[in-house]
Amino acid sequence: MLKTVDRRVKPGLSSYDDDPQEAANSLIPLLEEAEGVIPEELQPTTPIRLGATAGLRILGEEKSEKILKAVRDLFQTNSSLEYKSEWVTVLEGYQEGSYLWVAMNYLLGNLGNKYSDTVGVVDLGGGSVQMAYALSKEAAANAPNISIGNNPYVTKQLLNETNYYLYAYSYLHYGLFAARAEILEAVDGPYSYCVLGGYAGSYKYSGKVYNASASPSGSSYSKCRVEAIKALKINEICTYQDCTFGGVWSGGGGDGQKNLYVASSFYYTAAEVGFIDSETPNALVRPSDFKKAAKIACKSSLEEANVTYPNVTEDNLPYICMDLVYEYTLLVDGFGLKPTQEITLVTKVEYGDSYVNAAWPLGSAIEVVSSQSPQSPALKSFRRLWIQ
Ligand SMILES: Nc1nc2c(ncn2[C@@H]2O[C@H](COP(=O)(O)OP(=O)(O)OP(=O)(O)O)[C@@H](O)[C@H]2O)c(=O)[nH]1
Ligand SMILES: [Ca+2]
Repeated sequence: MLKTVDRRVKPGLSSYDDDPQEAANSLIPLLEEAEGVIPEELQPTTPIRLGATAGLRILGEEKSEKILKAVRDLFQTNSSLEYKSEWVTVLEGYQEGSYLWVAMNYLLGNLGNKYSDTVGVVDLGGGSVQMAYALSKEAAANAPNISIGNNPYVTKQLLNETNYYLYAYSYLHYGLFAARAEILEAVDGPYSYCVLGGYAGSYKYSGKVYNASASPSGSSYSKCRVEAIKALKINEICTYQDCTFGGVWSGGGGDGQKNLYVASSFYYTAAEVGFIDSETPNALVRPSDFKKAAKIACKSSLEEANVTYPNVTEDNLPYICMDLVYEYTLLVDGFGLKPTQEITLVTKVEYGDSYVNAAWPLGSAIEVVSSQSPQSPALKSFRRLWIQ
């Protein structure tokens, strides 16, 4: 049984942008927890890897490299696990999307099925949003080679003795928190119709401060939709047969995308606003549910929202209209889903007698374990440590 330790510490590495040592030290509880579940004798042959994602990509090369160097030093000096410097990296966006696809289909028992019997994934992070799904061999043969940012659109993966042609793309700056900055930055004029009435603050993201004053008449669903569509650059020129947004190739859709599992912030917002039960680890919804919830939220003042949404944290509350409108716009105008298409919001998947976090590190662990030689002790223990 592949055992992974899945724990989180907040805030993420990118929050320590001016203090690399603090960033590395923030991982110590994770390191200790992981070493606590791996038998002593297996620790020298159990690889430890760190994958940074959009938060560090947005921070830029210089600051992120300083943080990664501090993490490498920590792993080298304070850990008894197998360490290589190249295992501490900023993941490529397409890797982050592909790893979640592998993790989700592994947990659902789909690896080995034909491509049309796998699920597609959407992962709304803080800094980026990823989409990944399997293509037919023919569709893959006609894929554009390289995407904007020099990542491949399609990679070939051999999983459970089955070849998959995996479309994966990561939209940097379109994770939930980064998108708020995009929307606020794209606003003409002194306020945003996406911010709840009564809020006159500012929004901080990745070291920058944005004016987040609400309009005197408060937020408006229809006007916020206009702002979100503008921020998504929906009408960017498309040089392919079919694009999602920002001129990105859509992958062409198909049977590998018909069943979509939608993770991270999509789930958190729906659970905290209450249109899904936060006790259930996954729920069948439609994009139109985000629209319905957005219309209610965008009619609220900050004061009213404080009462209506007890599970939304204070720092997220002024943006609850914005987040719901953005999530609906991303699904329908961005990814081209029908408002009535059923999708599965997911945070965990039942696997054996437990629930496992549906997150990309498991996909990367599967890649490492399947690349190990059959004799490797780490493979025998199947114990993996992954810190995201
Ligand atoms: N509302 C809410 N947000 C959460 C929760 N857990 C994590 N988040 C936030 O949701 C965002 C997306 O989650 P993750 O994908 O884990 O975040 P991340 O990996 O730092 O984001 P990227 O680097 O863009 O991938 C993060 O910015 C988290 O701060 C939660 O329980 N509720
Ligand atoms: Ca993430």
